[in-house]
Amino acid sequence: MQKDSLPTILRLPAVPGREPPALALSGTAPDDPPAVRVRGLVKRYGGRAVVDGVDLDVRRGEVFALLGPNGAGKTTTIEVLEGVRRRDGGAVAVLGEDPGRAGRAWRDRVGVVGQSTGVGNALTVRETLDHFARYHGTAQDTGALVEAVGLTGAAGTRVSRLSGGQRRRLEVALGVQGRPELLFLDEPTTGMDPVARRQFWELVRGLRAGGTTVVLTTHYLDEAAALADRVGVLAAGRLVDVAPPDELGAGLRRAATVRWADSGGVREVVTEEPAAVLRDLLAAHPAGEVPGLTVTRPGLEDVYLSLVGATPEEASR
Ligand SMILES: Nc1ncnc2c1ncn2[C@@H]1O[C@H](COP(=O)(O)OP(=O)(O)OP(=O)(O)O)[C@@H](O)[C@H]1O
Repeated sequence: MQKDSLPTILRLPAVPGREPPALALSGTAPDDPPAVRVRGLVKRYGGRAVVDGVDLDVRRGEVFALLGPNGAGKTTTIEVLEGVRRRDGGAVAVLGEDPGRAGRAWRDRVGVVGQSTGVGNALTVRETLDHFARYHGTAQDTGALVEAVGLTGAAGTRVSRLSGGQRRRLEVALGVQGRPELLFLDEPTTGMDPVARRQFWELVRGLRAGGTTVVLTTHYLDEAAALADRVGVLAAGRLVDVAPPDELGAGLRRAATVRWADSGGVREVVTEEPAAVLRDLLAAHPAGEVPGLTVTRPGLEDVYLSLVGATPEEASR
């Protein structure tokens, strides 16, 4: 895929009669209604709440990533927002409408890339896009779309012959075909190789720069850090934190770990005031050298694991 070709999707002509989507965050007035507003969302299966009172706002023009372990409720939440799953409680507004009741016009404003969209195998990439174009009032031109997702070389290839990563690109193309104001991506890069993932990130950045709001779920912390303006962490159906990636778990990040070695082995102190610990250590080592001294603060992965209540050993299982 040509990286240079990715922003093409942003330059597609505006649709007559439809306002272009809000121009990214900088052009969004602070009091604009959010793209997504969720209050007290509850979803139960067999009496068990798998989404348990979630409150969430997604601002217009932002990329919002939902992180969380398997079974945390990410897909359930996103499917309620997409209008394909009923909720048992709470209020939800997506682009100002209740997705459980919204009609065709609303659906046209929303793009969905699910975990598996079941694209048929018999048609080529181009034929598939042409086929689905009929379902949109104002579909993007197939050629431009194919180029934008980096499938130009595979436009004439049957879907059955695409690699997993190429198929995912086609699914993304189908998700943005109707020029959505809001795009939902459920684990979009699962199965992509590292190069394809990074190319996909460029595509999402391009969409964001063009004003599309993106809500995605992912298991990759680096993906959330690279793409998201804000991250929400779900654990056991509850939203345990929402913040920009580098501010997630602010309270947890304040604590630094000071380690050093002495005759008894490796010592460790977790403190919010590492400078004071260092002063004491230096005072105890008049020669100025504290053996094995390190000062570390938790990174995104440490913070995430603390938020979801997992130990690193559990997480690596
Ligand atoms: N149709 C269903 N019937 C019963 N339980 C379900 C159904 N769909 C989901 N669940 C349960 O709801 C919980 C949340 O599932 P969900 O798919 O939303 O999690 P997730 O965070 O997206 O997980 P993953 O990262 O594995 O995709 C899980 O315990 C799952 O087993």
